[in-house]
Amino acid sequence: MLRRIGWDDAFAGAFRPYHATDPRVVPGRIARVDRGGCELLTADGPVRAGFTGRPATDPTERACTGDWAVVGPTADGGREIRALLPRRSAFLRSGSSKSARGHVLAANVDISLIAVSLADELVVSRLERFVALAWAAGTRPVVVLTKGDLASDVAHLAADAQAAAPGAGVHAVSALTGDGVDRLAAQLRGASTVLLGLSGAGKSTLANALTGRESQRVQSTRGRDGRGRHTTTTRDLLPLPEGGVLLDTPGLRGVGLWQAAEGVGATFGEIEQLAQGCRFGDCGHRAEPGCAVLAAIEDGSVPQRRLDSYRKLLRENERLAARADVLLRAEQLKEWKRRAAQGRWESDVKRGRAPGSGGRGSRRR
Ligand SMILES: Nc1nc2c(ncn2[C@@H]2O[C@H](COP(=O)(O)OP(=O)(O)OP(=O)(O)O)[C@@H](O)[C@H]2O)c(=O)[nH]1
Ligand SMILES: [Zn+2]
Repeated sequence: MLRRIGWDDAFAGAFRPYHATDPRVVPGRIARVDRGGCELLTADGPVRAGFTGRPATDPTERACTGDWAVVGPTADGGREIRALLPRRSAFLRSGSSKSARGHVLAANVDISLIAVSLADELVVSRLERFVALAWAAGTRPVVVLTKGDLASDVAHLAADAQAAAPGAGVHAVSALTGDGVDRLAAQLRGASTVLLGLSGAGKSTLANALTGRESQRVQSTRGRDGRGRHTTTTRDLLPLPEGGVLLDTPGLRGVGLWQAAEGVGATFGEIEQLAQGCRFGDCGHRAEPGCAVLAAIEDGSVPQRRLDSYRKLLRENERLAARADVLLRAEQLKEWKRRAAQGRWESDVKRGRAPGSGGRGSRRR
């Protein structure tokens, strides 16, 4: 059962020490996180478990859909999350104004399925962004061209998509007629897959075709409050009929390029390869003498458009990184102020001056 939802020897190895310490713990895969707890799939089916202790200050260390967790019993007959097993891959969202560090949107993903509608014009630069993001998250991109029934020259469009996504599989499907769905399903068998793509690209329709609607409704046992069984939808982690899971967390759909820097290299492999041959190590491929990239564009072996989107993606990443930097500094400053205040309070306590410490002076804080 666990293997069908992504469990393997490596996770089993990471889990062993926890089991050796307390044989009552079991592994579970997080299907959804909410306030105070989460739903997990375990060998015994879906369960609910609570978080104990304070949430990690670093949001990337907090539980998210796709995580493997160590689940143990509580004294009052409920269940609690004891630990998370180390992640294999993770999608991070760029920090909000509250926090500079990224929240994790999905963990332990093998394949990023990038949905592109054949009913709309192919925007190559956008596809490249998704591909870069997929690589950067530690996943393998697979492009799925949806709504095949609405396009006439599918082969041509598939070739364009393939050119924009070297190293990625490209599949055309129609959820309406069912064309290509089985072939795609075979590619995803046993893997943990996320669906990426613009709104309206056909992700939900495809998810239904791949999972069968039935699998979206599962029974969950309430452990903590003991209110018995209730029906819930594990919308975020959908088991596939032939093994493997589809992760479909809401935030993932509009995911940004937080961590795409590494992915740029993988997406634009041919440009980075050529750049090795440039005369200058820090060549910007603009007008430098001995630039191998410009030479390749001159002789037509690399389209100018590829270099343009490469530069654009790099610029965008720099902007994101700079913004993250500013936020991080602001957060560090806040933390430093908090500690300074704490230190002041503690020394006041020692001198018997802090409020509530029995001293006379009360200090405004
Ligand atoms: N003709 C045709 N229409 C499709 C196909 N797949 C999806 N559609 C239609 O495309 C529209 C958008 O599909 P969704 O599955 O909702 O798209 P989505 O990517 O999940 O969109 P969001 O939920 O906004 O992220 C719907 O009206 C679907 O009926 C297909 O294979 N063929
Ligand atoms: Zn160059």
